[in-house]
Amino acid sequence: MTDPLDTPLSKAQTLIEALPWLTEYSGQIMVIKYGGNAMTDDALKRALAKDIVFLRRVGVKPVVVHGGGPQISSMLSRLDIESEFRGGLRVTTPESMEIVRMVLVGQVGRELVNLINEHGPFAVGMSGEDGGLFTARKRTVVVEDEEVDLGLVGDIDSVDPSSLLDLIDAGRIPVVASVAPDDQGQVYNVNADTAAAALAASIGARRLVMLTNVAGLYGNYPDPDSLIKDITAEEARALLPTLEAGMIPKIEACLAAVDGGVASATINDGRLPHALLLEIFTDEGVGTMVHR
Ligand SMILES: Nc1ncnc2c1ncn2[C@@H]1O[C@H](COP(=O)(O)OP(=O)(O)O)[C@@H](O)[C@H]1O
Ligand SMILES: CC(=O)N[C@@H](CCC(=O)OP(=O)(O)O)C(=O)O
Repeated sequence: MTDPLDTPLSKAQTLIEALPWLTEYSGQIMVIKYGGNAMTDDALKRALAKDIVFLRRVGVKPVVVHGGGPQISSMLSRLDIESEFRGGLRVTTPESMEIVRMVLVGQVGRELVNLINEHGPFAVGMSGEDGGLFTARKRTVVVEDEEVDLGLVGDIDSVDPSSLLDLIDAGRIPVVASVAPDDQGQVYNVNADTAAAALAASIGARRLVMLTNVAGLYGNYPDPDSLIKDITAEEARALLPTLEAGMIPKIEACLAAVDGGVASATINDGRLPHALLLEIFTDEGVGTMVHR
């Protein structure tokens, strides 16, 4: 039997549904945060690379900020170094900082650059160290009312996007790793959600899309019926104290982006092939949208 969604007419309808969004987003910067948990297999990574090149080809200006938490943990464990997280952030010693930088910049970033560049010479990898993109300052977290020292974990102190904007103006797709130096040259491990939000706000991005390994934000995690499709910044702020682990930096980042002028930040399931295109170019979207 023919799939009712696979007729020439339904294909045309899908394309036509994208028309208002193509018009709205043409010429706009979009920051796509690609979480390490969503990099589950090669086919998915290739599908995402295609989506990003699709955006670029229809006149959107994509910027990729990638994570790589599970990839860092796996390299640390190969080296017999344990991973410890507090408040969703990795406790980072000088020794593990070397591994964080090596894996994010030298492994995960390189792989994404190469996958995008199978479609043309678009992607250029950079870290917060390149062109003075980010400066960092030491960050602590409060866990159960106590301030916890996380070692070399940083927050973004300032963003100088000039080198990244030069790349965009030249038609390139920056692929950014979230390590950043302080003003003394000490390099810090910055959560990739945090870096993506700071960057999105500083370059006036229209949207921030966070690709992760859940369908979105659950009001009552992991109850599948509690998926939230749409939430205001105020409502999300109220939910923050009830959230756990990785969702804390993610919602904080959505709020930082929206407070910083980005019209909306979404959390999407990066395990769903082409989640990025479905989020951007369909009326319904597919994840959780945080907006003003
Ligand atoms: N309320 C919630 N809704 C959705 N996910 C949640 C929630 N609370 C905690 N989580 C966890 O947050 C994880 C996503 O964060 P994280 O693992 O840091 O992803 P990434 O590597 O993509 O940044 C989910 O896999 C889920 O286990
Ligand atoms: C401070 C801190 O936790 N940094 C993260 C940086 C990578 C990251 O954020 O990766 P995901 O997006 O895949 O989680 C880490 O070391 O795991």
